[in-house]
Amino acid sequence: MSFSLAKRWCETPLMRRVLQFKICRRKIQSYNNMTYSVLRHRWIKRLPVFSGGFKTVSTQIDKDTLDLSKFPVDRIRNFSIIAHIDHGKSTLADRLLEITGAIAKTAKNKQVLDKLQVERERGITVKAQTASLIYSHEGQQYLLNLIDTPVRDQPGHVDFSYEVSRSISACQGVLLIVDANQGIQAQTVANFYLAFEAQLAIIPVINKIDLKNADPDRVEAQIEKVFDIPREECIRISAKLGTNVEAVLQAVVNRVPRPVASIDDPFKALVFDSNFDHYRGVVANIAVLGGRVRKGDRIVSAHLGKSYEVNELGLLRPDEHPTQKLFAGQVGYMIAGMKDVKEAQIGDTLYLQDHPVEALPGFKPAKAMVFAGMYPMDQSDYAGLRSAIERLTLNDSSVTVQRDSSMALGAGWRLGFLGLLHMEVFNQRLEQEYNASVIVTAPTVPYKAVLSSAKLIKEHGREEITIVNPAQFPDRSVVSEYLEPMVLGTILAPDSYTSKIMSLCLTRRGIQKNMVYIDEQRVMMKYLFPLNEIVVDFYDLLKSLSSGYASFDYENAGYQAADLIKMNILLNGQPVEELITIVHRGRAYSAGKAMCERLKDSIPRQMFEVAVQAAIGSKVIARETIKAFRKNVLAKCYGGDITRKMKLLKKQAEGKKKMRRIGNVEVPKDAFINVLKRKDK
Ligand SMILES: Nc1nc2c(ncn2[C@@H]2O[C@H](COP(=O)(O)OP(=O)(O)OP(=O)(O)O)[C@@H](O)[C@H]2O)c(=O)[nH]1
Repeated sequence: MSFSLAKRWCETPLMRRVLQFKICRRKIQSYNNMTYSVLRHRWIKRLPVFSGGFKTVSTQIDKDTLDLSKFPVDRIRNFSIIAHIDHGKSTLADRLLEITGAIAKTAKNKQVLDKLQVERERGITVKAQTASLIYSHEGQQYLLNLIDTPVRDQPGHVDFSYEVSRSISACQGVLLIVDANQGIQAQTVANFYLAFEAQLAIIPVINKIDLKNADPDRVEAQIEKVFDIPREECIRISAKLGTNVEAVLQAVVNRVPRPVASIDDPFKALVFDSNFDHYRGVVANIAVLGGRVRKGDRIVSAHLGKSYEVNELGLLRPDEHPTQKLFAGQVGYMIAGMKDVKEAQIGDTLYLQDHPVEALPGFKPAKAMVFAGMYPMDQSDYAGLRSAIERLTLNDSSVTVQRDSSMALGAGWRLGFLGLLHMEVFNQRLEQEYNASVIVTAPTVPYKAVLSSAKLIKEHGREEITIVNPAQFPDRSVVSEYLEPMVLGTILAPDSYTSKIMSLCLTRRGIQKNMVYIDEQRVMMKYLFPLNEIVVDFYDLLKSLSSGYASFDYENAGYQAADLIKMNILLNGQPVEELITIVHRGRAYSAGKAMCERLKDSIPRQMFEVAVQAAIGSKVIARETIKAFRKNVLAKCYGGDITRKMKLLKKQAEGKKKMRRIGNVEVPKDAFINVLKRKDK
């Protein structure tokens, strides 16, 4: 075809539309990776002619969600998905988003709600995300707010449970996902009780029915037995294949109650998540429990009593979709010039400046349960690490930071976390997002001491003090009682492992509280443990002795009096502050022995003998010896007189004595890390 002919042909109205269509489609495909909001602003707005033809959701959103009067409170449902790790929470969320058109069906859209790199890598959800879905049911449109909850990957009810419980408190119902093959696991139980205590509608969903070994009948029986939910209420699905997922949406509409919120009440909102954006400040996720809020309104946070002007409001689908107002029953985000996430703490209440309301009950600032020292690998990186920690804590108000320093590791910080998983995730984010390399010391739990010395009570201004650094553990002589944090652990495992698990629990000072069979083969055990005994490696040991079949979770169970002692580690008689640990008297010997053994393996041999000792007060309870390098001073001495040999050996011994006396034991940094990282097994 000649150029002029082609040009003329292209100018026909039909062909122009065909060409435009092709260009649009290519552009849309190339933009598929972008977030919805970028897509919407940059491209979709320019497609008035073809937008109806594409199966994108953007135009639907404009029409539907902006017209908020379309969703009176009785057509709003707030729900959450809770599950044990890997039971398919994110996969189901993806399917729900697809079915309701919030995201397009592409392979790249896997786990849309998991935004952080660490979340995608670990396959866990750390920060709660939210998505408002529009679903048509029996000729009516419903606004379904899916409030994502952070999950407990490893046991650590305390880790993210506060966030889970606040996310849950913004909902009226939950989908409790159980794997059709694995059945109920420890985190299923823990999550169920969170929802149950919050009096939410619980919809049991049995996922992965497509698996060869799926046994949904058995799982239904377990659900009936453990949770007392009739088996008829279970919905069997395959989130991966999309089988029966529509039934889940219908159940949300039919079984989850509408939010108890009235547009006529004064504005009241619950902050259930918040994060820090370097350009816009704090972005708070809120559930509006009454009235309405507009852009430009002045709001007050009940916890701090500070007032702010609302700069931006919107829905999350799951990307931000700005709107002018948010109404009672809706869930969305708010930007109001807050500069620190501590100003929008999870669980706080917001209200209009001139219309104060009573704060929602149950707000408590998150409490750190695991403390560890954090030091830069190289002291020259101190400033860089400080700014990385500052930036990360801007986004995570539950991390506490205190400056600390150590002879061996230099200047650093003592950080408090909600749990070990929280600490690991924080550490991983430091490395991945800020390229920081850090030394993390052994985690310790917050002990308490009831002081008996009047002088100390006056100094501290109270009788009971919390100890987060073992080096500051007060002496027995000034204390009337030590207290340690306790947890109630739930273990689920096949019954063939019961005896092994029971003996492990016994070695960790566990006290059995309950034991029931959830079906013919699986046992559920409840144990009261000191947190310190399970915080580091209990779960790993449990997994390995049960060939990976046991699951474990725990929840806080307050403090209990304990016979605690401070154990010092001495290197050639010198106490090493970084290695001080607090142990139970009954476990002191084994802990001291294990620590000395590990130090022996980690400290290189020196020119003199090194005594590694564990001591309680002045009493040495364990000892290992690192043998000296022995230079053969007799090598050149063939035969000859014995007195000559003795003279040479004596001279060598004297030299070593001098070195030991004056020389300080050189402990390499990684030896500290190795010893500090792991507690005794
Ligand atoms: N065969 C099969 N596999 C599934 C199904 N649903 C999820 N999976 C797979 O199970 C694994 C875990 O699924 P996720 O959705 O990441 O699990 P999760 O519960 O969200 O995990 P967290 O993000 O830690 O909460 C993935 O490999 C999924 O592909 C299903 O219905 N059938």
